[in-house]
Amino acid sequence: MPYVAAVDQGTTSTRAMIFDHSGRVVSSEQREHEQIFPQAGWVEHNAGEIWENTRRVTADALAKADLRGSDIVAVGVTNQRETTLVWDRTTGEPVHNAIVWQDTRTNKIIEELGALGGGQERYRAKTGLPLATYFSGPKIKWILDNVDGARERAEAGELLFGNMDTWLLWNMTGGTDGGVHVTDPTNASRTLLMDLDTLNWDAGIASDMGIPESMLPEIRSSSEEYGQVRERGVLAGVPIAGILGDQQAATFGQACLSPGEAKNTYGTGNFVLLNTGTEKVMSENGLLTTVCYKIGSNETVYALEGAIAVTGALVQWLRDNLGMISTAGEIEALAGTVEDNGGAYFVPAFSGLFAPYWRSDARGAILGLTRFVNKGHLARAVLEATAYQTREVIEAMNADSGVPLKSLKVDGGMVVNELLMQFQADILGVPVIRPVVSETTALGSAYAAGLATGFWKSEDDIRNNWAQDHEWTPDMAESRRDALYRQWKKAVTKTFDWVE
Ligand SMILES: Nc1ncnc2c1ncn2[C@@H]1O[C@H](COP(=O)(O)OP(=O)(O)O)[C@@H](O)[C@H]1O
Ligand SMILES: O=P(O)(O)OC[C@H](O)CO
Repeated sequence: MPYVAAVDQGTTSTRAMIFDHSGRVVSSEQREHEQIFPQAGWVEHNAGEIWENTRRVTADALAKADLRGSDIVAVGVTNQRETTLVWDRTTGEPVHNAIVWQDTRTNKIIEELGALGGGQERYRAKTGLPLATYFSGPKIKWILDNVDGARERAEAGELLFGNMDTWLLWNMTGGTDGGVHVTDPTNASRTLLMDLDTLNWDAGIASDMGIPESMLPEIRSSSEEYGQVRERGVLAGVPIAGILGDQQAATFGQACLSPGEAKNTYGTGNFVLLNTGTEKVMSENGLLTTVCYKIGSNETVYALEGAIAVTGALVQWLRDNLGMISTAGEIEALAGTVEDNGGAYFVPAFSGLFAPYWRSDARGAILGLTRFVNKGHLARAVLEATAYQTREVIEAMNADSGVPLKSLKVDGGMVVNELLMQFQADILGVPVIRPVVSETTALGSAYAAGLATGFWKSEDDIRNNWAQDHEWTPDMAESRRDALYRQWKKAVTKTFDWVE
């Protein structure tokens, strides 16, 4: 029986998954990679380690299901977006570690770009994004400005830029021996360098950032054959036929294929995406306008996105930096030892605040502490922070679209946490729905690859494969919901204006 494989290169780990025609997971393997924090506010990944992990999980996932490359008809790639790598096209060596989306080192570059003609408004209008440290373009500029000789080498055409999709595809298709240098519009729409209407690189912006266009990958669609796996590995000869940024992939995998449908993925951060169809809605409430997907030569589908930098990462912080829990899963039992947050609120503005605030001057804070507050309350405050931040971006989405969301489809690593899911439904006041396959990110990129190669015939196959696992319905008095949320909003304002 034929299958489709997906590589999901996430912020904390890399997964390989194999799906059958019904969208069921046949095999899955995962490896974490090192999170490198060279100084406060900086986050890096070793791109060589990520490529090595990709090869290993792919081989392991096949072996686990006793499959061979010849059983796989197509591969899809999905990735943490914005994370920026520059490498030498002749040696294949990165000139610097990958700079991760959460990294805030480009603060000064952002201010300088904002002071040029057009300022913030120019970027919003062209790219759908605010000028913020989150996105790739300024990270490329930082590398060219700070790595010895990088700018000269880039101008001589020796260096290539890519997000993790591009890096993996280049390596999978042969690397220095004919690797293809491509990306898709969902990833390109997160660079601050792509024109959202034409889906081409914007020459004026690239020039203002001092980025030679020869470094930039070709922008193809999200679903087409880009090349074949050339590596002498397990998937040699298999076409690579799907690329989607991970949040857009989850939207696709959740079958949010019609305007008005939305999903929320709970991983390192949270990302709510609302499909707005072929209409590009510009947010007036702090959301991003982004490409949702472009399937082959079909019209481009756009989305509104509420990107939240820190949700699951706060659970990791409690585990790794404070040692209060030894696994992420333990937080649920600890939070369950108390009835409520005991008055404590944790605003995890570790990378400033993303949507809907875009405040790079904010930093994290725990508020409302008294001698009453114990570990259980803090664990609860950590989980509640995810739910409050989600409500903030959904309120912004409701205001932008004019149509209140009636229910929320969820996925990602945190949605196994039942206490969080119930609290999310309570604080939103709408049902929260988890699908059977919660690995929707990998599934979405598998769908993109399988559609391009005829394994799946149409988007109806995707709709038909989606199935509900569990629904949480709101069970909290409105007065309590409002009181908790009001206090949260007050806590958020206390984190502003911290960085001098
Ligand atoms: N039971 C749990 N309760 C709360 N958070 C969890 C739980 N299990 C995992 N997490 C969090 O989920 C995140 C991992 O989710 P995942 O979707 O794999 O992330 P990513 O794609 O960003 O690498 C981690 O930040 C982890 O702290
Ligand atoms: O790897 P994730 O799931 O944390 O997703 C990261 C996002 O793509 C960042 O924009």
